[in-house]
Amino acid sequence: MSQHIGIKDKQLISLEGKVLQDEIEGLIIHRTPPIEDERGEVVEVYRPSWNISSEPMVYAYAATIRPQVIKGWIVHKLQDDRIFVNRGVQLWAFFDNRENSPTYKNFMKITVSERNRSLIIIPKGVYHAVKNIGIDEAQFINFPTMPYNRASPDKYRLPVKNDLIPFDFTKDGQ
Ligand SMILES: Cc1cn([C@H]2C[C@H](O)[C@@H](COP(=O)(O)OP(=O)(O)O[C@H]3O[C@@H](C)C(=O)[C@@H](O)[C@H]3O)O2)c(=O)[nH]c1=O
Repeated sequence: MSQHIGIKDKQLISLEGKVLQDEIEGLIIHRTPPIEDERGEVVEVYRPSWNISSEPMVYAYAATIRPQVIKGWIVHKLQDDRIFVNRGVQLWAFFDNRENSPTYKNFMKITVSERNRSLIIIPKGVYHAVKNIGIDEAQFINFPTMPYNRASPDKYRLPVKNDLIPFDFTKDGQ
């Protein structure tokens, strides 16, 4: 047998079929399967009975990302984001920067597309960024827990490459 047999994979998926990676407390990925018929599809975006957010719906906006563009890193101090990934292939990355969190400094990433549309709950204090790794414009709809404050946005940014978050989008999402 050749000496170059490669490195054996470690376990990548839990026995229940969940991707094994660090978790971030309060960050929820709720998959919402489309209901398709010969005319098209319907996908539920938010339902209080999912019990994934106790805050009321107060505001919503849609945002698009052009192919290969990265938005973020962004963190909010006051609002939680509730992001429904609607179109395109999006690589979302998260970093827990809450010193009092049991998952402080944990990093997570997920790829979301129309094959597995999701509502993502991103707690305040968790940095997030998204790269459109598809070839078409991507879209998400955000239902943040507070309306956008035009006079003083609750939005703090770090450059894509920074000393705090150990993730390089140029290596992922090729
Ligand atoms: C979020 C938002 C922005 N704007 C304006 C402000 C600015 O002129 C323009 C673009 O806004 P921003 O630069 O904040 O948007 P952007 O950097 O594209 O932020 C987006 O990135 C992802 C990762 C997020 O987490 C969201 O915050 C989402 O807004 O739209 C509104 O008028 N209302 C809004 O609710």
